[in-house]
Formats: sequence, structure tokens, C-alpha cells
Amino acid sequence: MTTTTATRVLVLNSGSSSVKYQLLDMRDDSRLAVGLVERIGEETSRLVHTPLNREGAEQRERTGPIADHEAALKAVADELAADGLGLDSPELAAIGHRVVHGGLRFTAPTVVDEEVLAEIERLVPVAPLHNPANITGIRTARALRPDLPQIAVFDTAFHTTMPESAARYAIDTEVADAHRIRRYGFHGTSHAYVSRETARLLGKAPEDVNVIVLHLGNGASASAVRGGVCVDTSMGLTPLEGLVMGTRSGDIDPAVAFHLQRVAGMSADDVDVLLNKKSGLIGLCGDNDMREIRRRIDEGDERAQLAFDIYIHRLKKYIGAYYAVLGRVDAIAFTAGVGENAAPVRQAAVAGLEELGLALDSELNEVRSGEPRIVSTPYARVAVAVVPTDEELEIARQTIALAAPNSLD
Ligand SMILES: Nc1ncnc2c1ncn2[C@@H]1O[C@H](COP(=O)(O)OP(=O)(O)O)[C@@H](O)[C@H]1O
Ligand SMILES: CC(=O)OP(=O)(O)O
Ligand SMILES: [Mg+2]
Repeated sequence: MTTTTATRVLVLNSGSSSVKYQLLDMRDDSRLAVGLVERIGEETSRLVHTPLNREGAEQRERTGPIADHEAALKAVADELAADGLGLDSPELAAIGHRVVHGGLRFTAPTVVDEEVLAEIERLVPVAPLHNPANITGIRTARALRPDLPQIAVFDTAFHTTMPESAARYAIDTEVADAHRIRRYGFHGTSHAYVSRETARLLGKAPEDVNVIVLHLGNGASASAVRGGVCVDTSMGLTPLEGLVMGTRSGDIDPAVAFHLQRVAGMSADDVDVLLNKKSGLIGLCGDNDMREIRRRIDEGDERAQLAFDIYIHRLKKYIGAYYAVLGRVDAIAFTAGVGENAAPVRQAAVAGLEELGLALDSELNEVRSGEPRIVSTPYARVAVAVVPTDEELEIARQTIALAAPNSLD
């Protein structure tokens, strides 16, 4: 009789209207399948599944309504099964889940049980776009494989090292403590992975480098990482604070919220929707995709240009702020959809910062590549790097380390 050692991990990254997933073999971090379900809940849902477990296997795409995250995960399970990678496989060691808000309690990856789920549920008001989808992902995966460990990896965990001076808001301490109001920060899995990869790119140990990480996706956040430890980040109690995002305002005078309620007759929920879903780039110019905004700018569209300028202005302010927080900066790393792909964003964000030791090589900056790379000139004091993030790989590593630490021996 042969026994199979379970070394595979399925990672589910459930967003408000999408699920990204990867099935990995942790013996060599190889991917067996990757995919995405997007526009969940709409008529035009789309599932793109790429099997990577055999030569010549082709990407498959399905369009048509997928009602909710539960249906999406079942569709993913069917796609995996069609490639002989079904969830019933004895080689599957665990399922890892991105969970966005872990509050004060979850500072490390956690095995999910009912009590942990209840705590993630309690945090829904501070991550209303994300935690509900994460919970559905966990419940559905558990129903499909009740015997497997389900591991939650929290976006907030990497930021729990922030000093109180960075994490606390300057409001009444009793009110803040009673309601656990503080800056938690998000995208931590990405900030952790990218800051480490940046050190590697520089040929140094993470302990020896100070990095500003700019995670610019649809949601966007900056972090200041000193010697591998997060000391400040731009998102706060919720993922609304900080940079200008696809649909979120980022930093704003909080008085705007009560002014709109008192003067414009909006409810708290109306303001929430306005700031989370109808602001940022989409609120400014009607588009939240940087590709479309650049296209419009090339055609001379002034609204798109102003939206871009506001986005860059905020980004620059955070670069300056985190430069001051860190004192010495070895690298600035751009990551996620915009950071990895939009050369004009990188160029504009560091333009004029030569006095801070920042200088891009404009040719290197234009090169398209999926590899980590340096795009600054050789004589620049601060390296500018493009470092593709890989939240799924990082979640898989943390998942196997907790669920089956001896499986890779
Ligand atoms: N080639 C590109 N050029 C410019 N921006 C891009 C490109 N590809 C993707 N993006 C931007 O990346 C965003 C998605 O980033 P991503 O990190 O996948 O976000 P999320 O994880 O929040 O869904 C898109 O909304 C788009 O603005
Ligand atoms: C926390 C957050 O903003 O995540 P995303 O960018 O996936 O929306
Ligand atoms: Mg993302």
C-alpha cells in the first residue's frame, strides 16, 4: 500500500465581487491551477480557469450568471475536478483563506472553528465589502471538505507591529478603546511578501533594509517597513483611509461625512456608499481602471487628467511622509495591478524627488515583465523596484506551516 503525503494547498482570495484562487504544491511552490471568478452576482459573471498540471492544458472560460460566492466556489471545485484536481484529493493538506479584517485578536494565521468564524463575523461592520465574502468562502470550503484544516490568513496581521504612535487616532482614548477604534491596516500579506522580495532583489536580508511599499490595485495602500517590520500604513480602521483608490476616497476631512448628513440630507449608509463605491478615480472621472484613464488622457481628456493628478499627488504625499517616518529609505517598491503595470504612475509618483535620492531610468521603467526588477538609475541612492505581489503564494506558505508543518520534511 502506498501512502500519499498531503502537500497541496488550495488558496481562496474572496473579494467583494470576485474570487481569485490557486492550487499549489508546497514541495516546490509550483502551481497546479490558477483562476478567477469575477462579477459575482451579475448576469455577466466570468470564470477563467487555467490548469497547469499537465503539458498543453488550456485555459477555460465560462460566462453567465453566478449568483453568489457559494455558487462561485462550487463552480471552482467543478473546474478543479475536471482536471483531476478535485477537492476530494488525498493530496490536499489544507485550504487557506484571505481574511481582510482580523481586528485586535488575530495577529497570525489561525485555524478556523465556529468561534473564530463568529469573531470574523463580528468584524463585518469594519470590513463590509470583504469579510462577508471571506466568511462565505470558508463555510463553503468547509462544507466541501469538512475534514481539512481551514486556515485564515489576515490582511491586518502584518501591521500589528505598528507602534501606538502610528496606530492610534488622536481621539478620546476611552471612546477609542471602548470601540476598538485604531488604525489596523490592510493588504498586509502583500506588504509582507513584497517587502521581503524587495530585500532579496537588493541582495540583502529583510532586517537590513527599509522599504516603502506601494500596493496599488483597485484598493490601494502604502506601508513603511523598517527592517522587515511594519511601522506605519495608510489604511485605517477600515480599508477606506489613505491613498486615492479605484472607487474609495482615501483620506478626507471627517467633517465631510457629517456635513453631507446635516446639509445634504444623506444617511450614514448613503455616505458610506459614496465614499467606498462612488469616490476615488471613479468618482472623479467615471472610470476606475487605470488603463482606461491613461487612454483618455492620451486623447486629451481633462477630467481623466485631473483624476490622475489627484491620485499622484496623494501618492507623493505618502512617499514623503514615510520617508520621514523611516529616516533612511533603501527602496520604494511598486506592486499590484496599477503598481506593476502602469509605468506612467511610477514615473509621475517619483518625478521631482531627485533630492530624496530617487531617479527612474525611463527605459527600464517602460519594460513590461512579470519579474521583480529595479527601474531606478544605478547612481540613485534609493532603489525604485517593481515587485509583483503574490498574496496567494504567501497565504499558501503560511497555511502549510500551520496546518501541516511536517509534511514537507
Ligand atoms: N496594464 C495595466 N495598466 C494600468 N493599470 C492596470 C493594468 N492592468 C491592471 N491595471 C489596474 O489594476 C487594477 C486591478 O489591480 P489588482 O491588484 O488586480 O486589484 P484587486 O486585487 O483590488 O482586484 C485595475 O483596476 C487597473 O486599474
Ligand atoms: C483591503 C482591500 O482594500 O482589499 P482589496 O484591494 O482586495 O479591495
Ligand atoms: Mg487585491
